[in-house]
Amino acid sequence: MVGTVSVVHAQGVVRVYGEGDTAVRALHGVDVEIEAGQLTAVMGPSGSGKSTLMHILAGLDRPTSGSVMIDGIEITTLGDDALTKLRRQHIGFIFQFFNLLPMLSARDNIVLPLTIAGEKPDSGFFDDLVRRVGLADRLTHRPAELSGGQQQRVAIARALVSRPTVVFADEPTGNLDSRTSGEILTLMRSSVEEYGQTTVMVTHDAKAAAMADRVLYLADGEIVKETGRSSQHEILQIIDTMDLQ
Ligand SMILES: Nc1ncnc2c1ncn2[C@@H]1O[C@H](COP(=O)(O)OP(=O)(O)OP(=O)(O)O)[C@@H](O)[C@H]1O
Repeated sequence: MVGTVSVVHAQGVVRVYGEGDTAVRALHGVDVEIEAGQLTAVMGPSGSGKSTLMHILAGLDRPTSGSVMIDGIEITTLGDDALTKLRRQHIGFIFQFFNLLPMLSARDNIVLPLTIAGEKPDSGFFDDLVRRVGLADRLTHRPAELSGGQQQRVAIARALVSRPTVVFADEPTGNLDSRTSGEILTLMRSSVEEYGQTTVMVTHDAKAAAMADRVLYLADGEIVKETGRSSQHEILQIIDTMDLQ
């Protein structure tokens, strides 16, 4: 497509779990490109391979065969140390259950990816980020002293603080009530608009997918449909028509 740059490029991705009679073929040869500056949603029924695909695109798991390039680097052949370094430099993660460190303050959780890399946050960017995510007056609190929505805001700030090539979010609103989910989705959308943050979000929720620029539909380990920006109603219709419940 003219005018777009792909930052993640996967080709022929196959993932088989186990061996012999009990082997499960979770991905059947997926080709996908993730475009810079876009929010891409991945939808599909339970067991369709969404988490497997996300983990492989993010370098958390290796495909049985196929190629994955992040920012022009083939990651499937990297050794463990090089892969860890690449994840640190290029990838941010947001999980359903926040995955914050309980003993650290919100501030220390947010800057953790930089601390591990031996770097310091750019103070202008850090201040802007915590203001945008609405945590400026919560930075000394530990996760247990924060609401679920606030904890996910900390996790979003942690994912964004290193300005990664791509943020992967696995069901980021799956553990939140609908009002808080709406706030978190708005925040993720604004990180795409304002920081140009390339983001891939796995979700079951058509409302979440309606925030995306592009929606990929997975079924039985294959991408079976792709749409551009779509309303919640349009997404629900596709899920219904294609029997992707
Ligand atoms: N570690 C594993 N060992 C064996 N099979 C696995 C493993 N992880 C996933 N699978 C299988 O691979 C398939 C895809 O699973 P995956 O978790 O990627 O689906 P999903 O679309 O993310 O599902 P959900 O929406 O329920 O999280 C499923 O059949 C699942 O049972």
